[in-house]
Amino acid sequence: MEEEKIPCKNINGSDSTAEVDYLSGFGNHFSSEAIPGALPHGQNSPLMCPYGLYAEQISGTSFTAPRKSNQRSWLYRIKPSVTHEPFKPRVPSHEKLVSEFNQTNSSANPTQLRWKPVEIPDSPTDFIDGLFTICGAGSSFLRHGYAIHMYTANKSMENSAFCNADGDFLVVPQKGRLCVTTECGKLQVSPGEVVVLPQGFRFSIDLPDGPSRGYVAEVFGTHFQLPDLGPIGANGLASSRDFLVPTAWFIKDPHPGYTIVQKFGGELFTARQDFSPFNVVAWHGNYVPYKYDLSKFCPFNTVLIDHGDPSINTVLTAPTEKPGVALLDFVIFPPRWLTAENTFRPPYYHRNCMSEFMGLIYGKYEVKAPEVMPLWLDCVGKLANILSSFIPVHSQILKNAWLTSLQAKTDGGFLPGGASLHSCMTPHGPDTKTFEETVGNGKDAGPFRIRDTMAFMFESSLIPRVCPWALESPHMDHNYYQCWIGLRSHFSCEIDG
Ligand SMILES: O=C(O)Cc1cc(O)ccc1O
Ligand SMILES: [Fe+2]
Repeated sequence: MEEEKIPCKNINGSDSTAEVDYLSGFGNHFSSEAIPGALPHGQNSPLMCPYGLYAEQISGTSFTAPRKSNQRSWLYRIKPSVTHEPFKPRVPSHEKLVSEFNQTNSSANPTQLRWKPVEIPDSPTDFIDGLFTICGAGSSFLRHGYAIHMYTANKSMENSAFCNADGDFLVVPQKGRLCVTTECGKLQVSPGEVVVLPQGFRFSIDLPDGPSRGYVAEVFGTHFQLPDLGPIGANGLASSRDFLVPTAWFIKDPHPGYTIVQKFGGELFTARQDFSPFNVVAWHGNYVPYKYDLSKFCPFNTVLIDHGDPSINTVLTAPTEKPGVALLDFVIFPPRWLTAENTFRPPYYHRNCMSEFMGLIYGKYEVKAPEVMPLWLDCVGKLANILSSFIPVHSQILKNAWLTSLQAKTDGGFLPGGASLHSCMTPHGPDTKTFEETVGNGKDAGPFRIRDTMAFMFESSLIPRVCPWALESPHMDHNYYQCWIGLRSHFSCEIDG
């Protein structure tokens, strides 16, 4: 197995760095020991575990799931997870998390929706407080569905771990690294990488870079897998060996007061315990957190004519029981060559029975030309910055409100940290500028390399309902439809009619 070493900030919040080791592979049966000999041999649950550890199983599929899809791991820990006080509803409650989408908490909306990037708050906000649901479908209780969330945070989680009983999180950081401590060990995840935190694993997120933002897809009742490659053959797209899994890492000492925050049915509950949940000395199994660097993706593309469907860029898929119909696909639009001849190269105009939520990690997305901030708005921003240093009282709030309202009047395009939603059968495609520039003088552009960009799509067969705070958000781009309004008819025909 390959190993990679990178520094990761200490979970206790100190500035010390520790080396992080990884195991590699997708869907492997891994094993890892922080102390040699801590894993029992020949059995999972001996009468006495090495070093007096407790054996604990975490099951990610029903016990009786077919062997090829069965997922479970055995954790050998200093104290078992059960050693905690009763769960209580968290105070304050979190009003913006949804796991069962219905008319009381979300609404149907067929309009093309787009959001500008949400600002990262100034007030102390950790990953849990900064998480909010945008849209989703189905129910975590019924084990079928998904939720799409975003987060904005500026502070590491302190003396607390998150545990999501509802589903698996696929976290896509857009700004700021995440140092994720899990029961299996640590993962450092930078923008451009993604991390999967499966249902039930306890984890805590440190923000070594401070202000952070990103996207989260949560799937209920299934797990992500690699897509089949079909006629592509045995190699290509995301390769198993590029998925990295943590190695065992533990905290030995008791803790004066640790809190487990459990997301259960979209509600948060807390339980106190006198030890860190990161007390797993050794583990083995195939139910594990993992990360993947999107720059390792090996894209395939058309080499003669026409624009292939974006499914060719699927990194991970969470399947439904219907063959080829995803609960949620994670698709990327990475740097790559475009070579097709006599072809309209950007994504075609289309309507899709699947629903498409898109985000942008960096760069610009190929069908949406970014609008340059007008000079006058840029000047107003600079002036506001100067003024705010003279008028301290509420100046920051005033400045933000002023700039937000000014920006809301401007179409900022599809920006890094922003998002769009094109639901089932809602038409969409390249904006007017992209169309005009592409068709231009009718000549082929020649081989062209798309550089410095990473957009992605969460695509689902289930139609999302949208949460009210997302619809009412000041970041909602009410002028989005305008990007297509300028598309004019180029129809020319000699026949009268
Ligand atoms: O709508 C989008 O931008 C995503 C998308 C990209 C593409 O290349 C083809 C179809 C599609 O839905
Ligand atoms: Fe699309």
